[in-house]
Amino acid sequence: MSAISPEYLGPVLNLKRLPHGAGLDVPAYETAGAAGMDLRAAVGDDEPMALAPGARALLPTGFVMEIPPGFEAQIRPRSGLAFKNGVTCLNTPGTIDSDYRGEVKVLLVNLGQEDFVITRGMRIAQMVIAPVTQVRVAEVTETSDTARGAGGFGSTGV
Ligand SMILES: O=c1ccn([C@H]2C[C@H](O)[C@@H](COP(=O)(O)OP(=O)(O)OP(=O)(O)O)O2)c(=O)[nH]1
Ligand SMILES: [Mg+2]
Repeated sequence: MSAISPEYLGPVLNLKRLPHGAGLDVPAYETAGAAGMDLRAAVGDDEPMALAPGARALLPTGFVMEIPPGFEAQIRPRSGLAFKNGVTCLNTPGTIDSDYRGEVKVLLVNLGQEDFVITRGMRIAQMVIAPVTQVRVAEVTETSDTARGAGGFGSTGV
């Protein structure tokens, strides 16, 4: 259940439920200050998925969304699953473009030692909506000097 007040006037995320998402809770902020909304697995009721050690799987969430222009969604692991089971998002943070109209999917990988069983409605990842900036690319022949210059990868010491 969402902890955000119904009077909240921020951006709106339109969600369209797909048939196999029937009955699942919509993604929701679990606490008032949560950054991410938990995403649930829309696997079949009688078809839990066993993710073997080292295996990866693309999990359905059962919904399509309309991200407001100027925003993206980032699909991120849940720390608890990572810590307890070694299960994380392989492509973290997964990027959902604002013009994407396919089903939101979660790419999980099992880095643990045991099978991980995913059941319908299990909260498998979280989704953060974040502003993005698109830039205009201008090709140039010189870039400005800075104190750092080309130093990187530990150039400032430990
Ligand atoms: O965890 C994820 C990552 C991506 N997507 C969807 C939404 C996103 O808009 C689209 C494309 O993702 P991305 O750009 O990361 O993948 P790509 O390999 O570059 O595919 P494309 O050529 O379709 O952009 O796939 C998901 O559902 N879940
Ligand atoms: Mg892409």
